[in-house]
Amino acid sequence: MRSHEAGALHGDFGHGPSWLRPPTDVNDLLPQLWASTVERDAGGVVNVGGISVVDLAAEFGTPIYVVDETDFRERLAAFKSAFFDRFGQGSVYYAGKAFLCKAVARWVDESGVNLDVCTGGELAVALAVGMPGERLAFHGNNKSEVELAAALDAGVGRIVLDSFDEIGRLTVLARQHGVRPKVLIRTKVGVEAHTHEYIATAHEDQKFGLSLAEASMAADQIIAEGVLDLAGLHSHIGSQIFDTTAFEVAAKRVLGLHHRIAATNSVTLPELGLGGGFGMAYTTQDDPQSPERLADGLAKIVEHECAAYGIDVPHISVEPGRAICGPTTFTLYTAGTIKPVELDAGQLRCYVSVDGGMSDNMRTALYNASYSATLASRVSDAAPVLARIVGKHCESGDIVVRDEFLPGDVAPGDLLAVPGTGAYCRSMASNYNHVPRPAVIAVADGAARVIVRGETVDDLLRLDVG
Ligand SMILES: Cc1ncc(COP(=O)(O)O)c(C=O)c1O
Ligand SMILES: N[C@@H](CCCC[NH3+])C(=O)O
Repeated sequence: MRSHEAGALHGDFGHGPSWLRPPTDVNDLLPQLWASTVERDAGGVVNVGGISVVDLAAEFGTPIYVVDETDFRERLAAFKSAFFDRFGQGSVYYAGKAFLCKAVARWVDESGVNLDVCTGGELAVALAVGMPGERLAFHGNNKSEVELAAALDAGVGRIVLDSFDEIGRLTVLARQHGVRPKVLIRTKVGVEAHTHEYIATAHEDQKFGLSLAEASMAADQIIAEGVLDLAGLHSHIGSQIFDTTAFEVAAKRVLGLHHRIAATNSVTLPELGLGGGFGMAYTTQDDPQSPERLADGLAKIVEHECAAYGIDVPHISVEPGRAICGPTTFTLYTAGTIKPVELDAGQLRCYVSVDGGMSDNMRTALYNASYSATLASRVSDAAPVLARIVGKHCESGDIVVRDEFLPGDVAPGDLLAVPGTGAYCRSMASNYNHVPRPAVIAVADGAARVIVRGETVDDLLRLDVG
């Protein structure tokens, strides 16, 4: 076993997945993995929105989530223009589950994009910034009566029904409130999207939505009762999807039902929700489509299917989460313990421990997700070593970045940045091991501000009422 000698790692750090090649320049920031204002300054320090990560770490500490506000607003605008052009006003709902706080809700509101919420908590964030209820869609497989009543009080524009139980609950509440809310029925179209099992949502054996046969009965029931205003069907097939064929099959199936409902009830449903799930780039292996290409692709699919059924194209809406917020953010960590570990073949893996971990990014442990990383506080011409970035939790699966090449002189105190952490990292963060959840810092035009305060151990102790 060779040791970590004199500040530089030596030995054979050659292992890694077959796609991961030692970079020609380990200091390069590949533009497809970073938010638009991220660059290295003349001194080699990573900057975002004109502020260096060294200054951010000095002011706010680490770990922190750093959001490039300019990039976030640009992505909202790009989805809006691509989809509003093809599908009309209001056709994009930002999926708040990916990351939502008041600042983000304001950016969404100001952009003109609508918002998809899936709990009373997310609904409360939207209402707290004055987002009009009409511009909200409310999802969820187990919305409580309290949540449904709050949605009715707020005049939520679309309630997406997920079960017969919920149809019953909402029907009673709508009568009590004297309102006729617009609803969509979430279908599971039996498509196996090429994604991780836990983030695929349209196969039969999972909790979301109604099968096409059930959705058909549900539609007949809602139309016959007339208490709820059935605006359309909805399908969401999963997350981190790159392959449009899955959307094609889903659209074909759900439009088949849309057509049948029109034929049997003489009611043409005006809308169709196609969900979100558009993939983003976590590593060089991911090649996401631009919003324009996505919008074009979906438009062609829907127009083709509608023509085949001889029906008008309904008003299409989509709910991108990850593709908007994911690339906007990196997590900034400080490196601590550095440990070369000998592997079976005599090769070495350099374990770099950081001051966060699976509590601020559980996606690697939960989905075997891949991330990349860079040494952010300086550049280095030391030979690259294959590194694994791990957290500080008492768990060997506490891995943030499974495989990445870092300069061989990576050392305690260095700042490391992990891009692509804007989606489902802060929103799924935990307090495992009583680790406080990090702050979220928004940076734009040379100014940085806290948009979600970081927790402290005192916050956690205050919850613990003994
Ligand atoms: C109904 C619904 N809409 C939208 C999304 C957003 O997905 P993504 O963040 O992958 O775009 C999800 C999450 O998978 C979802 O369940
Ligand atoms: N949380 C998941 C995706 C689920 C999205 C919501 N249905 C992720 O991190 O990828």
